[in-house]
Amino acid sequence: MANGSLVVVKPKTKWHNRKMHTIIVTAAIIQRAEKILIAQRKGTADHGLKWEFPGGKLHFGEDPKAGLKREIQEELDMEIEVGPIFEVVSHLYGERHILLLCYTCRYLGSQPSTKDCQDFRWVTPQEMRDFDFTEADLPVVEKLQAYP
Ligand SMILES: Nc1nc2c([nH]c(=O)n2[C@H]2C[C@H](O)[C@@H](COP(=O)(O)OP(=O)(O)OP(=O)(O)O)O2)c(=O)[nH]1
Repeated sequence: MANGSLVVVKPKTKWHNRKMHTIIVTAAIIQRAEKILIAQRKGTADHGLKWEFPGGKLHFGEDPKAGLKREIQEELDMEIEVGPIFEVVSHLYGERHILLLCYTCRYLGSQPSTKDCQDFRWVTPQEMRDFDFTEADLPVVEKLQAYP
């Protein structure tokens, strides 16, 4: 503002480009004995048929842990208890910025089903190398494999 006139501040950096925005995604690391539950994305989804940690996009204003419980119900028809954060990954897919919040989750005993995913498997971290994961998940897979 100068001399009572309105100063319009024009975006100077690419961060203000309307096409570029951040999507917050929550994902569950659900452990049962030595194995972790991974899910395969549907062929029609973006990153179709890639493997991932089950979860999905956080809704506006939603609590991340509540959002993750909702996503696991929608995707696998399964109840979990969401625990502490395991890893946060910031990843760019071209102009899409994903902030991936991976939570350690407790398996409560119900069997998962392929409600909104192609497939699922219980695998050890070492077995994860045989699956084609989304790029954003690679640091998470590495961190899991580094555990003794
Ligand atoms: N759930 C999940 N999404 C991941 C992972 N890694 C990764 O890059 N993503 C990406 C893929 C998608 O672009 C995005 C999640 O979107 P989504 O399609 O699963 O979310 P959603 O279930 O809410 O989908 P929708 O309602 O928009 O159909 O995050 C991961 O480990 N888990």
